[in-house]
Amino acid sequence: MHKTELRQAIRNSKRQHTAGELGAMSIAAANRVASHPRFLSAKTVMLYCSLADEVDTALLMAAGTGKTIVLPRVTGPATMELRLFTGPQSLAEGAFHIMEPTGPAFADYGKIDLAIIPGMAFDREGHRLGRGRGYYDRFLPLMPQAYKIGICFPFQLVDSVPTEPTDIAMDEVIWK
Ligand SMILES: Nc1nc2c(c(=O)[nH]1)N(C=O)[C@@H](CNc1ccc(C(=O)N[C@@H](CCC(=O)O)C(=O)O)cc1)CN2
Ligand SMILES: Nc1ncnc2c1ncn2[C@@H]1O[C@H](COP(=O)(O)OP(=O)(O)OP(=O)(O)O)[C@@H](O)[C@H]1O
Repeated sequence: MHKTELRQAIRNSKRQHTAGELGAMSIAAANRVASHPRFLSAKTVMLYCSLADEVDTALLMAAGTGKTIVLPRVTGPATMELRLFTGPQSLAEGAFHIMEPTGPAFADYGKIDLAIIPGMAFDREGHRLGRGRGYYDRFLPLMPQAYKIGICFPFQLVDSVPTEPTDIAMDEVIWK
């Protein structure tokens, strides 16, 4: 299946689940991450602020108290930056209606131990299908040392994600 068709198929599967079901699946996946040795040992974690159709990261932000948590902020049609997460009151709605950090900029990419990454679909080899703008594909090469965990709902784990040379693979995918 090509990228566009796969994105559409995933959107259709999402619609077959209630918000309550997605919430329960989010809690399962987030708990798995929160108890992961890489999360427990990480000092600096890149998270994302979830949209309604993504695995909810609120639990991870809470579990990350005591760690340095950084979040992406869209700065242009293909560019992002990172800012420190300094608490829920430091978030403001940004591009694509995503809640984004207003805290201090963070450019110490080499310090990021773990990156938790959303996607439309993943396969077991760690290939990722994003929302189709290449934000993460351009950004992740800045932090080659970071352990990359893709996180998704069970129906977003597919047999095979079509790949391009610029796609950055995950080290691990957590889907339940
Ligand atoms: N929570 C979250 N934050 C993120 C991402 C993400 O996928 N999820 N991104 C990962 O890249 C970056 C933002 N990229 C995004 C790209 C497209 C859409 C989006 O809503 N696209 C619509 C199509 C609307 C349009 O084309 O204007 C869609 O998918 O339905 C959202 C975020 C950075 N922050
Ligand atoms: N490192 C890169 N440099 C330049 N262009 C890139 C790079 N990575 C991806 N692109 C381009 O960006 C566009 C979107 O790529 P792709 O479909 O892989 O995005 P995605 O991973 O689904 O999106 P996102 O990361 O925003 O969730 C494609 O045209 C791709 O060729």
